[in-house]
Amino acid sequence: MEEKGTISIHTENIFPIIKKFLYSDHEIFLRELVSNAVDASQKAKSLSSIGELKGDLGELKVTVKVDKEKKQIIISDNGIGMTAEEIKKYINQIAFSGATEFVERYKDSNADKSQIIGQFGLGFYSAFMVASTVEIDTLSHADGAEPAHWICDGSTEFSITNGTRTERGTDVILNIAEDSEEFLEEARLQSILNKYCKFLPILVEFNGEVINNPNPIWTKSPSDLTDEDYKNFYKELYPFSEDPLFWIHLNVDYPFNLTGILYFPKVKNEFDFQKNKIQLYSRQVFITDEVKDVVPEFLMLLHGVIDSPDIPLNVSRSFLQADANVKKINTYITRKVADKLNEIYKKDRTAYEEKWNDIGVFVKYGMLSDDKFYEKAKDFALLQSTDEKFYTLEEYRNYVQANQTDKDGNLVLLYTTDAEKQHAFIETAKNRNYDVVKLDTMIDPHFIGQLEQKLEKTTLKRVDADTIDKLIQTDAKPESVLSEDETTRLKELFEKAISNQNMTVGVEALSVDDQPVIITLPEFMRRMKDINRMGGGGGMMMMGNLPDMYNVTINANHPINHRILKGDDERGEKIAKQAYDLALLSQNMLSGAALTAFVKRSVELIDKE
Ligand SMILES: Nc1ncnc2c1ncn2[C@@H]1O[C@H](COP(=O)(O)OP(=O)(O)OP(=O)(O)O)[C@@H](O)[C@H]1O
Repeated sequence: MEEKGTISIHTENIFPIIKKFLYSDHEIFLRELVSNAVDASQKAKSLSSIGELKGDLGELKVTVKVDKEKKQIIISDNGIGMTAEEIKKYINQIAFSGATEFVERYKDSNADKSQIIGQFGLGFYSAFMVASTVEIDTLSHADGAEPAHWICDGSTEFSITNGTRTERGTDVILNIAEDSEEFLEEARLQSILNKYCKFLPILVEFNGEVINNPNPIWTKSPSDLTDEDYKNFYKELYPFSEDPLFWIHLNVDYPFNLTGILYFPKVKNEFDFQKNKIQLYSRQVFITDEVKDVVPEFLMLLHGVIDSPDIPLNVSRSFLQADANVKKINTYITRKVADKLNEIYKKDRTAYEEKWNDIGVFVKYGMLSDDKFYEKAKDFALLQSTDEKFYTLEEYRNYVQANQTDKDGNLVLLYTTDAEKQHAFIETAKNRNYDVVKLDTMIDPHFIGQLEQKLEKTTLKRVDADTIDKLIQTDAKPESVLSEDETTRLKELFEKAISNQNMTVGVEALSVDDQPVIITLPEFMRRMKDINRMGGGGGMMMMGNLPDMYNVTINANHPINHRILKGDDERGEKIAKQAYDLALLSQNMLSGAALTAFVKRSVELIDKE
């Protein structure tokens, strides 16, 4: 047996659901109704341009008024208006969009339809989220049209009567429900209008004042704009902020439609980053500032606006993620940003270097999160040496190649995370004619890992991760002047003096110019801890809880260590302790009782001289 049929929907049951759950945010009603009014005005403009709307078009304007006494909000326009027939068709039939029909009907004419906002035929009903009854007072532009009045209390029943309106256009009158009286506050309305309607293409007036800029610069051609225009617009979006570093004007119409301006903000410090600063618009109507799926994660730190009618708006997040247009938009934005950075780098290297401290984090973040971006950015990502010089990755490798290749043919890049604290180690490296780069931002531990993966036969080592001869192992190694017995005795003396199981003591033949005692935290150990601290690492979680295990290297060739061996054990141990404390001190690792004891011992030693 087979039976086919149509599932029936009881409007009485569905209607309250639409009203309640269509939009999570009740304030959206104003955006929807003002957008409808703007649509009606745009349609009037289009029809007038093809001669279908006779007479004077006048100044097109949407007015929002609030009447606290009557508990009403009134949205008025002088757009195309509606006949009673049209109200029945467009308003009474939910999900039948007059906007779609308009675009369909005039698709072959020259009338401009690109500006029509509506598409679902649902927006009007958002009025019932805040109003107990809604009225429409309207007069169509059509020749001989009669004014019409529609009223509905949110049930499925309505009534249409003759209206009183004498001028073309529509008033939508909301009789605000008791639980929504907050919307009768002028300040509240003002802020909603500011949020959603600030750049609508038709003038919007509230309390006698125009609240919008109908021609925001992202709708204009870049060739008509000056740097000042871009900066002023930035100020309009984010009052009180510093000038942006630079900007990118987005403009595509195939395979999707998108315009906008993205700004690189000036970032004072790493904690200053503010996400959710990009505003998403659809045909100049503000939609959201949560652009997470539209903009690649690493570009969320940018500021500005993106306007695209091709981003699905009234649908769920998961749909947004799967949307093909959204993916294309993502790729496009990434490419544009890479191209812009490359352009600035090529055009004015000095200016680019000056900006590096502000943009470096974006670039590194991008290289880490997007392989395509890495491929482009590897040519303009910079390394800054401790001498304040900038190099591209390629330039830097060439620069240090001859000096810093170890005996196995690996290139060792030395870096510091804190040029002040690691000063002694940097000096030692420089004495060997090695170079040290600064990698001191929060993203650098990850960036270092990436460079090692991507760059051939290259490792990066923090300058204080070991003694310099071990960091870059060459064949030329200083000989030890100590006998085996002397080496063992020296090691024992130091172990006794230090007596700390987190310190692994070893005697090494270093240069006479190196320090007598050097304390280092092995690269692997430190990296694991760094990554752990930043919340990554997964299975390496354990590492975070381990105490730091340091290596203490005793320089077999340093005269002080020879003096330690000469005297009796007690004196030797005392000098050993002193030398060890000095090494701790040079790394800011001496404090509390240990520091007090050191100072006391120093005074005694000087006294004896
Ligand atoms: N102020 C108005 N002037 C003239 N016609 C209007 C006005 N407001 C609504 N309409 C008509 O009613 C139709 C339905 O409006 P509604 O807001 O429900 O849907 P929409 O604007 O087509 O799409 P969306 O759901 O995306 O807003 C509109 O398409 C339009 O034809």
